[in-house]
Amino acid sequence: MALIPATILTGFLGSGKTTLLKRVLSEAHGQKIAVIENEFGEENIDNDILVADTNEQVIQMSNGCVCCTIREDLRSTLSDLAAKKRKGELDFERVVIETTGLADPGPVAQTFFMDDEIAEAYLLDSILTLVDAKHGEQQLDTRQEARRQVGFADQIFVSKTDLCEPAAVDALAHRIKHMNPRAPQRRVHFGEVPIAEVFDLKGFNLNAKLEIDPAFLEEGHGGHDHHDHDHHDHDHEHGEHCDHPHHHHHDDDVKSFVFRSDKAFHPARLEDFLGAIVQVYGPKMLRYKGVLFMKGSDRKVIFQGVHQLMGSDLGPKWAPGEKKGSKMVFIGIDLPRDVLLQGLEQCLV
Ligand SMILES: Nc1nc2c(ncn2[C@@H]2O[C@H](COP(=O)(O)OP(=O)(O)OP(=O)(O)O)[C@@H](O)[C@H]2O)c(=O)[nH]1
Repeated sequence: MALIPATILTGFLGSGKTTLLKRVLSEAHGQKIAVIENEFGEENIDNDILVADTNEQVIQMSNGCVCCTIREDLRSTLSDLAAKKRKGELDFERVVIETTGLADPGPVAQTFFMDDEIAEAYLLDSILTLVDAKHGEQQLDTRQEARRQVGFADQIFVSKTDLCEPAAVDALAHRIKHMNPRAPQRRVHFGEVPIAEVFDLKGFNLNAKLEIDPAFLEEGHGGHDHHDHDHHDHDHEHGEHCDHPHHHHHDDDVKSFVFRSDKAFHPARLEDFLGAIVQVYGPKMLRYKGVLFMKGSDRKVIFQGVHQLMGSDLGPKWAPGEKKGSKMVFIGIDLPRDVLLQGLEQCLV
C-alpha cells in the first residue's frame, strides 16, 4: 500500500495555522484530507472555525500538546487512521496535523520515524511553519518554541504582513533566513497560498533535522516530558533548569482557562469590557478565542485575538435544537483569571 503523506503545520499561537488550513481545505477540491487538530487548553474552538464538509475527517486531540503530554495519543491516532484506511472504513489521501502554537515540532516529526508501524504507513512530507509578521520578532525573542518551529520548518509562511511596515517584514524575513537558510519563505495573506506550496513538498530531510537536534532520533526523546499545560507551579518538576532541548518547559508560565455560559452576551457591554481588558493585559494575552452566543443574532460569532489585536466574524447559524451558549479560551502569562471570568459574567444579558 502506498505511504500516506503527512504534513505537520506549526507556528506560534495565533500565527494563522487554522486560517491557512481552512483555506487549503476549501481549495483542495477532490482531495480527501484527514486533519488532526491539537489544541492547547481544554476547549477545541478550531472545530467550529474549520469547515467540516464530507471530504475531511477532523480528529480532535484536546487537553494536552502532541509534542509532549499526548504524544502517545498522536501515535495511536495515526495508527487507527491508517488501519481504517486499509480496511476501507475511512477514505482519505493525506493527513495534516495542526499542532498547538506551543508545540515543539521535533517530537511530533519523530513519531514518524520512531515507531515501525507509523513509519511503514506514513511518509512525512513536510513541516510547515507560520510566522506572524506582527508579533513574530517578539515571539522569537522570548519563546524557544517559536525558534524551534522556525528551525524545523521545510517551508515558512509569513502571515499578517498587511499589519506591518514593509521594512519590518523584511527585517523579520532576514532574521528567519538566518535561522533557517534552507526553508523557502512566502508571505501569505489570510492563508491564501497555492496548494502546490503546501502539499507534496517532499521537504522533510532527515539530515537537516539531525543537524538541529543531534538527539532527534534517540529513543525516548521528548516522550518522558509528562507536563501538563494547565498545571501550575511545576517549574521544578524535573529538578533542573538547563536549556537542554529535551526539557522544553513551554508551559512553565503559560496558562489557559475557559469561560462558558448558556446566557447570551450583551454585544456593547462585551465589546467595552474586552476593549478595556486588552488595553491592560494585551501584552500578556498570547491567544484568546471563542464561539459566542450574542443577543439579537441568530448566528454564532467567532471571536479571536492575539495580544491587543482582536476581531470577530459571523459564523454559521445556530442549528435548530442546538443548545446556544458561549465558550471562550484564554491563553496567556499570569492572566488575572478571576477578573476576566467575573468581568465576562457582567457582560451577559
Ligand atoms: N491581518 C491578518 N490577520 C490574519 C492573517 N492570517 C490570519 N489572521 C488572523 O489571525 C488570527 C489568528 O489566526 P488563526 O488561523 O486562528 O491562528 P492559529 O495559528 O490557528 O491560532 P492557534 O491555533 O490558536 O495557535 C485570526 O483572527 C485570523 O483571522 C493575515 O494574513 N492578516
